[in-house]
Parts: sequence; C-alpha cells; structure tokens
Amino acid sequence: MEKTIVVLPGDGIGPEVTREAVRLLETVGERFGHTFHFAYAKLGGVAIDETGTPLPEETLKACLESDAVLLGAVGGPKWDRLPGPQRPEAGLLALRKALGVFANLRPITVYPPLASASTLKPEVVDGVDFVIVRELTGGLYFGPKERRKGDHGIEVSDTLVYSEQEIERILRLAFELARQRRGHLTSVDKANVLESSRVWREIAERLAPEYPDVQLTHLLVDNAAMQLVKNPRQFDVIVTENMFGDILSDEAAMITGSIGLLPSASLGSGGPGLYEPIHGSAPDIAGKGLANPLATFASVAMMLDYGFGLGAEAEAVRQAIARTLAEGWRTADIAAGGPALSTEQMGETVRNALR
Ligand SMILES: NC(=O)c1ccc[n+]([C@@H]2O[C@H](COP(=O)([O-])OP(=O)(O)OC[C@H]3O[C@@H](n4cnc5c(N)ncnc54)[C@H](O)[C@@H]3O)[C@@H](O)[C@H]2O)c1
Ligand SMILES: CC(C)[C@H](C(=O)O)[C@@H](O)C(=O)O
Ligand SMILES: [Mg+2]
Repeated sequence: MEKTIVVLPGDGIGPEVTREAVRLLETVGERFGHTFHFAYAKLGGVAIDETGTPLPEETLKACLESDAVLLGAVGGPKWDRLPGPQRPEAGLLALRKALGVFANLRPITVYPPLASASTLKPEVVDGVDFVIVRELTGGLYFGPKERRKGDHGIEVSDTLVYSEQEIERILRLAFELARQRRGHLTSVDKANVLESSRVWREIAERLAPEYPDVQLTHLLVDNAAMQLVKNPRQFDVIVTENMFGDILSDEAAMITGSIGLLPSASLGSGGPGLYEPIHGSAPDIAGKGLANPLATFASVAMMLDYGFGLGAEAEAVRQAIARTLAEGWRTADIAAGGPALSTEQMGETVRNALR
C-alpha cells in the first residue's frame, strides 16, 4: 500500500514526538511492505513566525490532498498575547473545520503495567477501557464570539451553537461505536441549565429506539467529571459537546497515568482524518527530550486502523507499545522517579519491539 501523510510537527514538543512517530511509520512500512510518503507543512506558532498566519493556504491544501494528517501540537507562551483569531490554536481549529472532522475519538485504556502509575488506586483503574467521542467542529468553540463596550465595562460573549444535523451525526457515530463495543453509551450534557443540552438529549432519545442493542444513559457533565475518577470502569462510550469533551479527556488522561499516553483520531465524512495526541505543546519540557511519544504512537495506530484499514499493522503498533511497557521501559512522566528513557530512546525501543 502507498499513502501520503502530511506531517504537522507544530510547536514545543510537537516536533520531538512527530519525529519519532514518522520513524515508527517507516518501520511499519518496512515490516509490512508499505510505502508511506511524508509531506511536511507548517501549522501553529511556527507557521505564524514564517508566514504570519497559523494555517497557511499551502498547509491546508496539502492536508486536503493527503491520505491522512499527523499533528504534534501547537501553541506556546511566545504567541499567547496574540488576538484570538491570530493564535496558533485558531489555526488548529480552522484546520479541523476545513477537514470536516466532526468526530474526535479519544480512547482511554489503562496499560496493565501502568496501573500503579495512575493517580487513582490500581484496583479502580485496572481494566479501564472506554472512548470519549468529542464533537469537534461545533459547540462553544465555534459559535459567535464578541467583545464590546458596555455600560459596565467590557461585555463579552462566547456562544454555544449546534444545528440538529450536527448533533444527530455525532450521536449516530457514537451509537454505532457503542454497538461495536460493549453496547453502553453515556451522553454527557448540562441539560439542567443549557438549552443546547436539552435539545442534545431530545435527539439522543429520538435516536435510541434505532439502536435497541445500545443502552443509553444521560449524565450531567459535573457528575460525569466526578464519576470518571470514582469508577471509570462503568464507561464504554461517552459522547459529548466540544468543550466538555476537551476537559473530560484531559481529566481521563490521569486515569491512565499520563497525558503523554492518550491518542486521538478526528474523523469526518470520508476525507483525510487528523491524528494527534490529546496533549499540547508542553512548553515546560520542550527541547529536553522528556516528552512521552506514546500518545503520538497510539495516534499512528489509529491512523493505520481508521485511515488506511490496516488493522494488523495497527495491532502490531499497539502490541509494540504494550510490550515496551511490560518490559519496564518508561519516560519520565510515568517513571515515578525511577530510571527514564528520553523521547528518542523510547522511540527506538518501541521500533525494536515492532521489528
Ligand atoms: N492539540 C494541540 O495542539 C494542543 C492541545 C492542548 C494544548 N495545546 C496548547 O499547548 C500549550 C500548552 O498547554 P498546556 O500546558 O495547558 O497543556 P499541555 O498538554 O501542553 O501540558 C500539560 C502538562 O502535561 C505535560 N505533558 C504534555 N504532554 C506530555 C508528553 N507527551 N509527555 C510528558 N508530559 C507531557 C506538560 O509537560 C505539562 O506539564 C498551549 O498553548 C495550548 O493551547 C495544544
Ligand atoms: C489547543 C486547543 C485548541 C485544543 C482544543 O481545545 O481542542 C486542545 O486542547 C485539544 O484538546 O486538542
Ligand atoms: Mg485539550
């Protein structure tokens, strides 16, 4: 198989983790006889510095023409004072929107050797395996924003907007996913306060009879945040609004031991998918070889699976990660003060496990 992957290293630790991910993909290619072509493009702060805009035209064009997009992370203190639409993060949001990747899948799986690395007790996290389906191209992030002068100083608004069609398509995707897994869907909202959540709930209830094999539960987002750390094993598939999903997935990362472990796949209706770790550019550790590349490696596995239909290759990557951890290899974030590999050494170790 021959595929073109656009790589967007981005900022901070982004270039460090994507470099290792590209090497990993090359190893997958060698072992399974595939050719992956890599095209590099700029997104985020690095694009602002070179072109003045976080999502240059040529980056978007390359992404739209690719078979898949691999992203490190964007953002950092250098660009924090820029106005919203000019920030690195605005480039990422515009890219997601332009690719039409409305469904962001964030699997949360505890690797057995890391159960003791979790912030929670090993007996609480052992066997945790669920997916957060985060709506990615609508909701609070994308509604009208305004900053105006009012009678009492600045008045400001961010608006949570959804169409029925946007809610229905993300819920259907989540019902389908739950059907392929353990048949339990938890829809997370704030229906006791937000009108958008009440409509979200109505649509979920309307769709439910079409999926009689899926058990639908509603949970208010504040309770969901609590349940995630109380008993994370109760979850199979969680579906939720864009910002709720952003926050809950960083919280869920600590069930697994580190945000450096959590991958994601952003999918839409047929075009190239966007694959990225859920973490950010980690300015506090950038350039030090401390970043855990496993979240990006697991994102590569999702690319092989969802993007290219290469299930065996994806499984081989997941097993190489699991074997590396089972053998006791750790980066600093999961080493609990013990010996730790650098980003590059961890990359090399996983590649050896894959060969
Ligand atoms: N998808 C993205 O590009 C993305 C995602 C989140 C945040 N960001 C941006 O990143 C910048 C920094 O944000 P933040 O500090 O709030 O969140 P962050 O995820 O970058 O970092 C949070 C903490 O987790 C640690 N961490 C993150 N990834 C790690 C890894 N792979 N290995 C080990 N430790 C890791 C960091 O060192 C830090 O202590 C901001 O500009 C933010 O907007 C970008
Ligand atoms: C950088 C930021 C815009 C982004 C988001 O909120 O979607 C990040 O936090 C993520 O989780 O991918
Ligand atoms: Mg986030």
